[in-house]
Amino acid sequence: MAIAIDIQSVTRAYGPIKALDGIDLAIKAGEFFTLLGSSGCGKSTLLKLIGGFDRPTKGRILFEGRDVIDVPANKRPVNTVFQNLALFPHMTVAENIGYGLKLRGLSGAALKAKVEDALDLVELPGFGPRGIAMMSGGQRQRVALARALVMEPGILLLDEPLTGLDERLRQQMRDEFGRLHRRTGATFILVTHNQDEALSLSDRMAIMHQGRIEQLDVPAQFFARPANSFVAGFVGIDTLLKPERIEQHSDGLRAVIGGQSLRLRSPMGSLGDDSLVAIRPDRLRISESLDGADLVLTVVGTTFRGLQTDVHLAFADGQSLVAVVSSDSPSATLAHGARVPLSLLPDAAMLLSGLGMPPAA
Ligand SMILES: Nc1ncnc2c1ncn2[C@@H]1O[C@H](COP(=O)(O)OP(=O)(O)OP(=O)(O)O)[C@@H](O)[C@H]1O
Repeated sequence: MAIAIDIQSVTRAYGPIKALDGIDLAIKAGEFFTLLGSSGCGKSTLLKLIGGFDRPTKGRILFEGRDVIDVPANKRPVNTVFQNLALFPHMTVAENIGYGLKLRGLSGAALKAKVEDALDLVELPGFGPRGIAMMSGGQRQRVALARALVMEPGILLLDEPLTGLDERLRQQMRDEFGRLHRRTGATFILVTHNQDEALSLSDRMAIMHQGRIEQLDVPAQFFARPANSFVAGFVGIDTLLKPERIEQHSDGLRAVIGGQSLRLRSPMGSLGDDSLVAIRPDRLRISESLDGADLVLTVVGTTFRGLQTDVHLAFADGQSLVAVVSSDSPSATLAHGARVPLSLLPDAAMLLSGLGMPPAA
């Protein structure tokens, strides 16, 4: 796939604060790309630079090989759907959607046809004459989307477009983004702090932290090969244990935690003294007997979560992990203090460099 947007060594500083700190990123034409990160990580700043609403302090931004730093926002092949929508409240739905096309000189039947196509695309046929004030929150989101799509941009920027919607609408709109992406073939760049949104929609995504990209990958790789403890925590692998020591055995690395030894998947890159052992909850099994168990831990609590129950299990040193079991299994009602044998599926435990944990969402 051709590279649509090439971001080279981009830094954006506000005085001493580096909102972006040496970002290198190539976004492919036609892909659904997501910038994921918690508040203040720099994702909106990066989107603004791509849209042409701001300039980098250092570095270059190329669109299809052409430097666009001096190209103003309205001359870029980009449309943006902002979090705060910025619809004109005194105009009808159709006037809002047709506004940009009118500025381009379109009028009459041609304008009307384009607006109607856009309304069909976001599944609001016939809503053109309605006032914006008469539309629900989710319908307004779709109008904002239609207004951007009607311009047929090669690149669509979506800045937290689902914030403020209830769960049902979020899911509906999320499906809509996926469908529109397939139908339009445009490059979509989504900014979000919601990992479900990112995972379900993205061809590739970048997790950002303090102005840097911690990992850039296809979604599945963030679970299979998280780059560090920050990334692991961000995608929900939130059991991170501090090992007493790491030992090299003939069959690979092992970590010693609370006096027990765990087999580790070989780590990526170099690791320091701050390395942590991440445990994937989906790769733990509570086993039938103590014979042949990889670990024996003590139940310190259970949390009912509907179809599944979290069983909290502690090591002798007080560190704990979570095993997820079906709520109708006997393990879901294990008594506090029970000794539980666990088996670890391959790659259940991995050694990661310790960047700490992300703040709670
Ligand atoms: N105009 C500005 N002046 C000074 N600092 C700024 C400005 N804009 C952003 N920053 C700082 O740059 C950093 C990144 O901000 P940015 O808005 O890109 O974060 P974000 O990841 O989009 O966060 P959020 O999800 O809260 O919008 C923050 O520390 C922020 O305080």
